[in-house]
Amino acid sequence: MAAQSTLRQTPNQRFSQLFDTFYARLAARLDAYQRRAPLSKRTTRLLATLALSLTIIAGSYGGYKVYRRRKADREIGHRLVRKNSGLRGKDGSRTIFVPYKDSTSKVTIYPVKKTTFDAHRRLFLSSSDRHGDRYDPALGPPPLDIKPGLNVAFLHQFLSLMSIVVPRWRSKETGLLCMHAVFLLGRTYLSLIVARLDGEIVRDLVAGKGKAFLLGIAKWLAIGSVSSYTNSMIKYLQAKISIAFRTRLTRYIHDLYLGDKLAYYKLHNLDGGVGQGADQFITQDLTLFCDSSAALYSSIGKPLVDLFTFNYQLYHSLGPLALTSLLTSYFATATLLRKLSPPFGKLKAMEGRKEGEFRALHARLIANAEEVAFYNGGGTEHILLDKSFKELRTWVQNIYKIRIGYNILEDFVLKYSWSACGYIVTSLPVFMPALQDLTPKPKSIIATPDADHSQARMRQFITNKRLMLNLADAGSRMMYSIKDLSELAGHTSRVYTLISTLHRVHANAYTPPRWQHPELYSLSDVQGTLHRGFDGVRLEDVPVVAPSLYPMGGEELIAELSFAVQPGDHLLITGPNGSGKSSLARILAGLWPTYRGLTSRPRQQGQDGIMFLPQRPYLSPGTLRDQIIYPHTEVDMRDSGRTEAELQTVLEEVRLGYLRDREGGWDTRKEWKDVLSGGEKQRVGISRILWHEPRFAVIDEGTSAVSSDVEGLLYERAKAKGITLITISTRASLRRYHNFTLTLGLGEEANEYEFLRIGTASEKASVEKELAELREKMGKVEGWKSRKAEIDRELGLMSQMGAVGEEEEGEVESPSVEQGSTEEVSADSAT
Ligand SMILES: Nc1ncnc2c1ncn2[C@@H]1O[C@H](COP(=O)(O)OP(=O)(O)OP(=O)(O)O)[C@@H](O)[C@H]1O
Repeated sequence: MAAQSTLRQTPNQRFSQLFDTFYARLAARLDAYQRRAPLSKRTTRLLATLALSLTIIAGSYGGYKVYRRRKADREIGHRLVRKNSGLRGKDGSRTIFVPYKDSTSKVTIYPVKKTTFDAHRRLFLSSSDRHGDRYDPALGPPPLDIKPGLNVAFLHQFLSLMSIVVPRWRSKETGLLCMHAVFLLGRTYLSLIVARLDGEIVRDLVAGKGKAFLLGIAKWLAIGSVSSYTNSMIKYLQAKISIAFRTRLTRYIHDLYLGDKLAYYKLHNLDGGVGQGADQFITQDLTLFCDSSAALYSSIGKPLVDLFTFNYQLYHSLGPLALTSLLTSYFATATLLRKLSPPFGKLKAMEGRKEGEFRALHARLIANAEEVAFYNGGGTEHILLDKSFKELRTWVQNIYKIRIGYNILEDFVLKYSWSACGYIVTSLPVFMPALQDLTPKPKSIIATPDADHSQARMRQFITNKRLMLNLADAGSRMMYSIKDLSELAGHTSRVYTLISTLHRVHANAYTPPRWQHPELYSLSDVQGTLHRGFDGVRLEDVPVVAPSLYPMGGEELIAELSFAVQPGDHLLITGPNGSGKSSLARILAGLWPTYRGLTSRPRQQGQDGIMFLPQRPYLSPGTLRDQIIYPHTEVDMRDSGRTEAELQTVLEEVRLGYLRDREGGWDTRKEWKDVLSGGEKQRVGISRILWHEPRFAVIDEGTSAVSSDVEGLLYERAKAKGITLITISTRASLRRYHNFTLTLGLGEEANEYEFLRIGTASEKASVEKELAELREKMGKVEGWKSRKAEIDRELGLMSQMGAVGEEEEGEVESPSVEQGSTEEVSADSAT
């Protein structure tokens, strides 16, 4: 058995057992040695010097090693920052270097585990058939449309967010919160000492005890310095907690938002649960939530501790009756304030939304500045922005107006009525001696002789007064924090909504409401399958549907589409504008759902898989190298062992060989979307395909701005690399590079399609049919021309008749016309 249990031990346990045994043996040996031959003073000194020297040497060596490591880190950091790159750990972590002062700071980011997201779903995903204000916590998470306020839903939302920011007891955040608590308790303790010292100083002053008075002042200053340190530490730790919370939440949200479930696309285009502005949620709302939840800990925690401590102290000096009356008055006023408090949570949440809308308009203008400038559309944008700002301003002003009345009441109750109550309670034993028996006499008063009696009473009064002021202060801070709490409810609701919506997108949790049919082609009516892992591209009876935001149903463009592309079958997808060509690409890429039927495509995206080149060229922020290897990063490039010489070859293949020298090297960073011309941007797009060498490439109008000779070269180059092309274009000239055509938008209602092999009899027949239709139309041209001439003639006659009629009318109104024309002339001459 024993042998078995040793076998089951972990290496750690075995090591510690071994260590214990050797340590015990060494200690016994030393003990015996010392007893046998006690060490002389000289030997002891020698041994101590040796130990010290060894410690110094080991310490210096350790320090040197740390210095070397830091230096190496700095050098790597500089190099990687220049290349816009990082390091990847074996455990999936990423190490990035951020410029900091003149050096760099190393940050290691560990991805959130998938199981964490699964576990959190039960906290964030509510069933969709519960709406409105009523919320039963037994039924799970609250619905997203519940009004923010101080209720059970808020408690659930707040605790759910807390489980993200403080994931375990041993996390860094727990340490910070504990330290913060220690300093808060320390501050309360210091307040108690200050209250007592205050009484003593006044007592000594009145009694004329100079020495004791000076000693009191010295103590006061000493405590003051400790208090100042405590106060600044509380503020510092609060800021640290806020930043720690923000880091956790931001990383968590980024992992959900930017993962392979394409939440960054689906959130705005399909779900719509957070409107248009996830950016506002992630930046401002998150910061406000973290700031106010970190402040809440001190704004509620500290007054709470104060309330208990000061109440306890007052109980000892004033007795139960006085304390009960004090507390009753506090409780009554607190209830009154709570009842009269406006819904700050809801108001704050709405303010956040309006801020987001205003910010989104500005962001949109920046993104489309060139287009707006070409149209000279500043005026219209101005009106839109002014309108949005006015809405925001009106809302904020309303909040301030609502606050005035509440602030007056709050100020009066908390600052003045509570202190008055305190004075009355302390004076009761003085003015109503009958009550004196109910209040215990402090020991200091009982023990002192008659001469010192009044001094002791004064000291007691001053101490009590300070305690009471502190108590009122703690109570008022408690009440103020109820308002903070309501505002926190608003921020919490915003952040919770974002994370819930992200979880909904992530888990594709669009269950139809119970007892109801989902709307046709809504997100809860997805019955098709997207199969990843097929060596080709295939659609079987898939409807092409332009989706609407959840829970509405989408619009059907093509009822059922079926075709298949095998490797080497280059396909050209054509059709009129708006017929659904790009929509098809979106379905293939998995951006839009396969509502019915089966969509099959390769598993991987990129190398040996499928790659999509969107209609609008996208250039990422980063170096020139990053533009070509996108969506890979420099780390991926290094990992795959590819070189910059290959990069140059690819650029030459797309006729951009000059780019590296023109822009100043691969590490140059610029706003590439402004630097490159339209054709250059599209060629950079093609260079990405040539770099990644996927098996299938879907190119949506990817060469529309490229001259046709270069276009041909690009196509031939891609085909030579073994890439099967699926081109979406209206350019007939591209047919020669493809084997198949898929024409959409045919038929009376533009919802039919035709899939043909180029060069076959049926394809020729189809082209000839098109030609015949064109010829027929051309034959009618002469007839249309003569009809047009006839209509022109008739219109001419009608306008002549109209002019005669106007002249007649003009004669009657001639004075005003004359006046108008003189004004125009004078205005013209003035300009
Ligand atoms: N995100 C979207 N949400 C809803 N409807 C959309 C969305 N994008 C496009 N549509 C609609 O789907 C229809 C097809 O659009 P699609 O972009 O597929 O056309 P297309 O054939 O590629 O046209 P073009 O030749 O102009 O690029 C259009 O009527 C368009 O209004």
